Amino acid sequence: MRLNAENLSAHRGEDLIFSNISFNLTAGEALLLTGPNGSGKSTLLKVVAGLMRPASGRVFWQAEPAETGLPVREVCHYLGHRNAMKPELSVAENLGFWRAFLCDRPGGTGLSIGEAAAAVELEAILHLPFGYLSAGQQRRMAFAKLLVAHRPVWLLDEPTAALDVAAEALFARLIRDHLGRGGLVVAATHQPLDLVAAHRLEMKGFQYAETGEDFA
Ligand SMILES: Nc1ncnc2c1ncn2[C@@H]1O[C@H](COP(=O)(O)OP(=O)(O)OP(=O)(O)O)[C@@H](O)[C@H]1O
Repeated sequence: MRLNAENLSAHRGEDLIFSNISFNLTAGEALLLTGPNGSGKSTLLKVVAGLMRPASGRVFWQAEPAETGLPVREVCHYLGHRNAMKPELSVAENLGFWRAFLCDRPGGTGLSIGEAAAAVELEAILHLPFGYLSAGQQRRMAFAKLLVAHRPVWLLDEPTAALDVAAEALFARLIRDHLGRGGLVVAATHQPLDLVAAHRLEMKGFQYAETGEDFA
């Protein structure tokens, strides 16, 4: 399995946000996007997820023959700043929707709704409307969405925003578990996420971005 990005550049309105970004990730590898506010981390994740068209370059996925050539959006989970849950539906209904909507990709099996909620240590509040949950609880449940359907690629935008220290550690463990099963992760984050071996890409903002020393 391989996620390739070649010479990506992207505009927002008239502004060039970044150019010439390339990376290759294989099974079990993570790429951490760092950089100041507004430097283009979310934009890059949206381009990789297929939510925004790059101004140039391409992103593609290579895997088993049947999967090669699939757009990345078909093989990824995208966790954006927003949690993508309906506040008036219960947590169980929200997770049930995503489980039925996404379905598993070959190579793995999603958890049941109860198992996913237990994995983020919130199984006792599945019945509550999502809108009643605290900001940190909402973020944890949004993360549980990644567990109910198998996707080899996780694209995470500030996954630990609004989380307490214990939940940060929990997310880091779930991300490590995903990598340990051969998954791939691209995460924009201001926290180190405790991923020692992760590649790093430092976004610099307008006009350019450059790779860290440990990633070529
Ligand atoms: N719809 C838009 N139209 C014009 N400019 C935009 C739009 N959305 C974002 N931008 C600009 O694009 C730049 C990159 O934004 P982006 O959200 O990718 O940064 P980021 O590195 O993720 O920031 P943060 O750390 O604050 O989340 C910013 O200067 C932002 O103001």
